[in-house]
Amino acid sequence: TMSWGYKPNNGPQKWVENFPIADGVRQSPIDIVPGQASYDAGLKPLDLKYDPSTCLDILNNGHSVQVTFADDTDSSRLTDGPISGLYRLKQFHFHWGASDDKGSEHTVAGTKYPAELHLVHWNTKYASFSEAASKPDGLAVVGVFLKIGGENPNLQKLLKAFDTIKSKGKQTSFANFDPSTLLPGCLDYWTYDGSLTTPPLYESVTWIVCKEPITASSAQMAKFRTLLFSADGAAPDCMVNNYRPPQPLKGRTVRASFK
Ligand SMILES: CCOC(=O)CCc1ccc(S(N)(=O)=O)cc1
Ligand SMILES: [Zn+2]
Repeated sequence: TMSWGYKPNNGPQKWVENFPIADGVRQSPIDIVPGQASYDAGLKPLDLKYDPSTCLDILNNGHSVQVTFADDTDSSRLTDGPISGLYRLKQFHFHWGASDDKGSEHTVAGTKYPAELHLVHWNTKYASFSEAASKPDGLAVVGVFLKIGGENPNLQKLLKAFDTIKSKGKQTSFANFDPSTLLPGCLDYWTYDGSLTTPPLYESVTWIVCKEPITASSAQMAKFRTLLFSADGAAPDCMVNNYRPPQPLKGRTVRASFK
């Protein structure tokens, strides 16, 4: 049997067949409507501290490009913001389109960005990422939109590794990368209770979506599109449009950390 993907025969409209929570009450992504978000003065600023020496490798997992971190200590972590306690960074990855007019998972008043970065953190009240991944307060994912602009030199370090991980299952060592170089200058955010945006779609994510995008050049976006969903030797299948569309809000409130 074919595993899940982003094509008409295995994509987001079909996921509910094997993952019924796809029709759940707190699914992600969503369309964020700024005028309907509630400013919450009690929300703290995000406190993100990352240690570049925890960066391990970069991987094509057949769905996205992912950079994985050592999470056996608290040295790369998220605290404050909308969360309680301390969440460790496990990995970051991206979602993007076949063209610059689409690719993000969250949208802002219907606007799609060309890509979206997800920094995935797990709650250290649990013993591991895997244990946390299915708990209602298990994960916190920081989302950062990419918009087309000048070349982003920090993104360039990642893109240089893409030629060696073109196909599914390829990975290579990737050291001393500081993910905070991919954060926008302003860390104003929207937050809401949601889910993983890919199977298993667990409703375990406190979403923290930054209002300010970072930039990537159109050429840098084109580099993402040279990656393949397919494994070495299989018919080449371009890794593009690896995004789930917005899901029903189902009564949830989106809070804003800013006025
Ligand atoms: C333990 C099994 O669960 C996993 O491996 C989930 C991996 C996973 C992590 C993050 C996301 S996202 N796009 O919502 O940031 C999706 C899937
Ligand atoms: Zn993601």
